Amino acid sequence: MSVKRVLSRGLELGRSVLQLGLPRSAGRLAAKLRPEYLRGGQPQSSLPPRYRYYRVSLRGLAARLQAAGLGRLAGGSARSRAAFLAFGVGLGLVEEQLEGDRRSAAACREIQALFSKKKFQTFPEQPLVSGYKLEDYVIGKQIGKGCNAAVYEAAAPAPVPPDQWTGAFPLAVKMMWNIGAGSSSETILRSMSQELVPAGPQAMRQEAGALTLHGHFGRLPETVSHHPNVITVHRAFTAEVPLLPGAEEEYPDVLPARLHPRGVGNNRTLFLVMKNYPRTLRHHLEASAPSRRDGTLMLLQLLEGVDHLCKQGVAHRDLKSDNVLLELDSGGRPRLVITDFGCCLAERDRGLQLPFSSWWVDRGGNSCLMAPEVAAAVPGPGVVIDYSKADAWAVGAMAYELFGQKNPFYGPCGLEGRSYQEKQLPALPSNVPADVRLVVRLLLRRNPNKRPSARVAANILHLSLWGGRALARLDRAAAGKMADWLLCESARVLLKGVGRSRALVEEEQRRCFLANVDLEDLRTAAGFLLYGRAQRSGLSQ
Ligand SMILES: Nc1ncnc2c1ncn2[C@@H]1O[C@H](COP(=O)(O)OP(=O)(O)OP(=O)(O)O)[C@@H](O)[C@H]1O
Repeated sequence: MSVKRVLSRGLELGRSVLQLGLPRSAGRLAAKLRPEYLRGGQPQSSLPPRYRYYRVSLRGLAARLQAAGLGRLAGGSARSRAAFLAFGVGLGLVEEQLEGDRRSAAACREIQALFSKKKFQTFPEQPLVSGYKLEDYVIGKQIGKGCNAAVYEAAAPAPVPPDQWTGAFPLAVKMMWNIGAGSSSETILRSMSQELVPAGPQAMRQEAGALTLHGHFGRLPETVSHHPNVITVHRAFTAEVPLLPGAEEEYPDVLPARLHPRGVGNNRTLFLVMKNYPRTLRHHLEASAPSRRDGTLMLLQLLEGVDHLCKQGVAHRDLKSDNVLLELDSGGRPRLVITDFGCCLAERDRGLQLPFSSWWVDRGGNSCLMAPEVAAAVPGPGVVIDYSKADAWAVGAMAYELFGQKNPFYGPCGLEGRSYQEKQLPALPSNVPADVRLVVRLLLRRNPNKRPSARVAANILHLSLWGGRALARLDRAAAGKMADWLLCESARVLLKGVGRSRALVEEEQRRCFLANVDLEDLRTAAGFLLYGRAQRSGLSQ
């Protein structure tokens, strides 16, 4: 297929998307691109860079859709679209089902491939070029403290003496407290390797004479790829423990003896450098109750983050509002990142299965938010705990906090993950969207086999948030609309999000959805949504 034809299809697709409510900027884009295409030339150098990107992206999208047998979408009749694009969604398509399934699954794969290829923008915008030693940073005041570390604001300045630094502190340095891990880099890294799970590809440098990972450390720690809802550790290195502001007053016991007579800490420890976020989710929720839209978006982001971890074989096991950091996007919507991987399960060989042979085996951090299958497990020979849905359960419990309620699993009279009954769960307020209440109820199912995965739960929210009129009637007649909608979402996300220095939270989430779109998961999500809506309409009759 010629480039011209592909571009033509791309533009047609773009126009059909315009009819479905793309902003004026996309109209201007189409107008810019059209004459260019007609001239049949390469992108003009006068074309603004973001338009050039659009052109390329649309061409890529059109080519991929064509490859998936979806090229007729833009120009075809409604009937042929339905035949090509029947996504099924549990709608009882019979003779077309198998063929439709095959094509639909292929289409999902194509969309997924397209969106997972274009990586999310990573922080920092100006990548750190050095920063592998403590002296590269100016350390400011303490911004947080947990049971295992103190966290300080920091900057990686141009060569200015630290005491003359007057700039901002865009980074956060987490100094681990090292009590039993010895003072060699190798043992420190081995005993704190979970902290390295969110380390980016450049986080650790292999240098002669300095910290080596590929050499004596042996096994590389399991790391996860970048995701907008998971913290990225930009640098990780070991260094001698310094006397930082507040150390003597706040954590004297964990300092090395050379710094404090009471200290029992080791001389050297692990430092992690991250972006400095303005607050934790807990602080944010204490300051104000989020709107229902923000609450829903936050729930969605936690599920997207957890799904990403799950797919990479990691269970966080310590989810709580203190371990989620928050910033606002340029539109004022909260963006969340999951942080603090100190309790996570990240075993290359075993995935999310943990042999639970004795009470000595560590089941994770936050005992209040331990899923039933973890909390109620009894150790013994051959016993294995499956963590694949444990974090999703914890997100279900946190959802109460996102909507201004007390977490039902907290406090002396709170429910216990080990023993609660589903009917004991308090109802979320009626102003919480009904589909969200459904998701929370499903996430808190005791039986993990009946609980949706984080992916499916996120998909329910995506369908509910962005599905709009196309999904208002999830019946047979809507099958084509569903498919059209997925493709239009693809074009819409391509057109809308690009060109900004950083996408808005909603755009990021839509991109996450498309980067993970899978027929089976989508069907399951739609099934749950149908079930919930049918139940509600049954109740209201
Ligand atoms: N990147 C960051 N930006 C801003 N503040 C941060 C950052 N990382 C951590 N903090 C702050 O520091 C606190 C402690 O960090 P963290 O939870 O990672 O430490 P910890 O000792 O491992 O915690 P825990 O007690 O849960 O094991 C956080 O609750 C938060 O207030």
